[in-house]
Amino acid sequence: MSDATSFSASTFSAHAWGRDLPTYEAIRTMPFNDALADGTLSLERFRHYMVQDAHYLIAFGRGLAIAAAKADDPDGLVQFAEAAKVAVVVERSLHADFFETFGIGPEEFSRTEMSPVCHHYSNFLIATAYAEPYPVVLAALLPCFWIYAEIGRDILGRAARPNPYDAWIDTYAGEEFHEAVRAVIATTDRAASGASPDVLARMHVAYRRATQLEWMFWDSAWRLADWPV
Ligand SMILES: Cc1ncc(CO)c(N)n1
Repeated sequence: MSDATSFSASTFSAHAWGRDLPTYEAIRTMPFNDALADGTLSLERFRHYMVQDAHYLIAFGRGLAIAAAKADDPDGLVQFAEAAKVAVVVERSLHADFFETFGIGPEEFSRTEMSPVCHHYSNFLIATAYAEPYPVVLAALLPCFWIYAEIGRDILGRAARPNPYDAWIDTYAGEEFHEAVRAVIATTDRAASGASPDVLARMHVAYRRATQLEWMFWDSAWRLADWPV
């Protein structure tokens, strides 16, 4: 684990990370991430991933904006409003930089709908954000940050360089992203520390579901998944 995961053992984040370690390990060793690290990931698979991620980031941004609106203090409001903005900035940089580099035109993007998994994950985040109390919303959003920070650093540590996917690796392994992730972990732990046992249990369910959907998102790109009918 990298420094994004330095927490004290009694926190929500420590429990959640420990409980879902097998799923994290499954993500870390997925063929998609192995191939990304050694630079052999096919362009077709990375393109599928990027187009779906552009769709996803808008939904993630909306979920974050709802978290901002539900924040129980002004610091949380600023933290998640800023994170919502960054999600859209990253989505735009996919279009301006990655789509250019990897040859995806605006027509191709506009005719590619969300895949089943992207649709499920996006709707899970937005539904949870609208329906659940603030601590549960944060628990649903946390894996999106934390898993990417860990996977980014893990891939950086074993990546063949130069690598066609260096810009992606550097975004998620970079200190700027990790600083934001540590702050989200801290806010989630603070929200959990005041939560009732029922809300705490729902936090774990939401965290687990998002972690599973992270695995499914990469798997979907690996399989070039589309709607069956
Ligand atoms: C699917 C997914 N989860 C998390 C992130 C990082 O925020 C991302 N870009 N895409």
